[in-house]
Amino acid sequence: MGRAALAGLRLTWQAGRAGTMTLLVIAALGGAAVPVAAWLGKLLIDEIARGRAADERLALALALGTALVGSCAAVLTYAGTYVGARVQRAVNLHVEDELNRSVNDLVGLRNFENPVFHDRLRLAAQGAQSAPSVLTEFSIELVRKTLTIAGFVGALLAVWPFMGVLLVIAAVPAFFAQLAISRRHAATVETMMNTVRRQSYYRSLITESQAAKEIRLFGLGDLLRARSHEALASSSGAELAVRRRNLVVESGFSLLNAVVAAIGTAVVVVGAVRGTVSIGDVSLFIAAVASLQGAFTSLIMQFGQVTESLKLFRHFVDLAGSAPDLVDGTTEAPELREGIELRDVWFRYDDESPWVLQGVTCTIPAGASVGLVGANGAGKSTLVKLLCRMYDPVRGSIHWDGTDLRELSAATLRRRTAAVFQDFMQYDLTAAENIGVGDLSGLDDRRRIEQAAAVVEIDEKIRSLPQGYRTLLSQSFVDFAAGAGFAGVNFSGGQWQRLAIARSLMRRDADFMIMDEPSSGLDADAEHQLGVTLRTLRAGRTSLLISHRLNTLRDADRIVVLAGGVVAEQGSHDELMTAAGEYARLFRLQASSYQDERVALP
Ligand SMILES: Nc1ncnc2c1ncn2[C@@H]1O[C@H](COP(=O)(O)OP(=O)(O)OP(=O)(O)O)[C@@H](O)[C@H]1O
Repeated sequence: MGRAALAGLRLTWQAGRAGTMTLLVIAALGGAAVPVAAWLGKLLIDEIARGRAADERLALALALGTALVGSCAAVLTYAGTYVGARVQRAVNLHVEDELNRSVNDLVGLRNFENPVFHDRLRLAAQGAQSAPSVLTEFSIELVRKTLTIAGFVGALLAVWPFMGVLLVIAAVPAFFAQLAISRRHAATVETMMNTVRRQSYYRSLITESQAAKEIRLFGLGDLLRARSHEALASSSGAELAVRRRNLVVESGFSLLNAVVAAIGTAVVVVGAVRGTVSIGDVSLFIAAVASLQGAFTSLIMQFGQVTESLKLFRHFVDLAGSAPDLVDGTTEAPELREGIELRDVWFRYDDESPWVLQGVTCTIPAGASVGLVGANGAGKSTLVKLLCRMYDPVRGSIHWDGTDLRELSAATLRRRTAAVFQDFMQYDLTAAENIGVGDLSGLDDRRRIEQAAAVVEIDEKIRSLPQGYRTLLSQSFVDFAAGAGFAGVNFSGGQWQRLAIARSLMRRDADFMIMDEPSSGLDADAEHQLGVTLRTLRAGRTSLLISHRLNTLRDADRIVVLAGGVVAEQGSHDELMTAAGEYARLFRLQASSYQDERVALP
């Protein structure tokens, strides 16, 4: 917890140095103001109690002083709240940025495909948002209450010193009980995070457009509503159980405080009746007991909050300082001259999962176009992830011009690669940005973007949009460029696919081009045209094309057939057809479904 506390304080300090200092000063002044006001009050009462012998001007000055100090304390409280909000804002900005940086720094995909990581990420965000402010508030409260306590201890010592012992005795068990409660609460938050995320998922399914069609068609609304309700009831039920225990424990300690305060009051009242204690001392004593009990309770509760937040904040500290999921190489990926070689590559997603690749050995020669064929689940997309170094092979290795991918810096390797993934992204960005993000150096280069769009024949469609290339492609956000209230425009599946291809074409000079099912959503004309375009683009360039439509791979220099986790066959289309193996069977099967006597043979 010490490491997390230090990290939290450092983070607050880095985010808002001036604000934190101001808060501490405000807290010190505010803390001192309370006992000063009480002492002035006591002097005032004692002066009034002197009756006719009282000094009228002194009493007036004391009354004014009490009021002034009291109002200063109130203003300081408001000022503290405002400065606190400023510090909190600075911390939030800093934390959000740090969290995003930590996630961006992950080289591979393993964490993103692991639910435990997503739980931790949410816990880290929660801890990082709350811990720095809770820690700051606690530090401030500590300053404020220490001054308050110091200011009132004198009053207790002067009137009935044993009261101090009673107050401390009552505070010790409250402290440990609060500590236990806080730890339990933090543990509940951790345990429930998966359920909380599930509930968010069900709610997003219900509210967002992506699933709206199926939910209506299949009548899933009530099912999802019930599941969302169940998840929420479960997580909030666990939270409530912790609160119930809190209630019992905190009520018990409030009672104990009341008994202690009653004993103290009884003692000083008896003293006042016997004339050994002045009326001013009685009022000061009662104020001191209330303030000290308030200070102890507040510090104990805040310490509990600190304990809880720090437990969650540990996830943030661990995440920010965690070892990378893949150790990045240091060698810059050179221009590809010889080719990419897979040497006995074995891969599975984790130790419990079955092997996806079981010794794949093949070569993608530089300048050659290679087609990859295989049944659903054969491991084609997995192979693409390994080639982009999103994962490392469990056994075996992949070589870029003879250098193991593990030795290459992933960023430079990826800069030399252009890819259209099977599950490509549809960004809620403008049409130009949807293409331009394919190469950040060309994000503002409209000419390059338009050229890429023209190759996949989406240029004209984009120009016809209300704001042309500046049109927002989204139905979730308002397109402010078009005017308030204008929703963005949505594209059809095939149009989105063309955009994804155009995005990859922003890297026309990349050494290695990967296309994973680039034409699956295209209409017949577009597919034909894309085939022609890809043939031109791939000519003389290193490329890997994955497709279930075998006719699009026909002219590849080499076709690799993946089956059972290994390369089952490889060769040119003619060689594979002559070999009459699996590829030939699949090709004939597909061709037969197109046979029609009205189609003229070439
Ligand atoms: N992130 C993952 N975690 C665990 N298993 C996975 C993951 N991604 C894929 N798999 C499994 O790996 C196997 C290969 O999947 P992959 O997506 O590579 O197949 P594919 O050949 O591209 O299939 P398709 O032709 O259907 O696109 C499948 O059995 C799949 O369930």
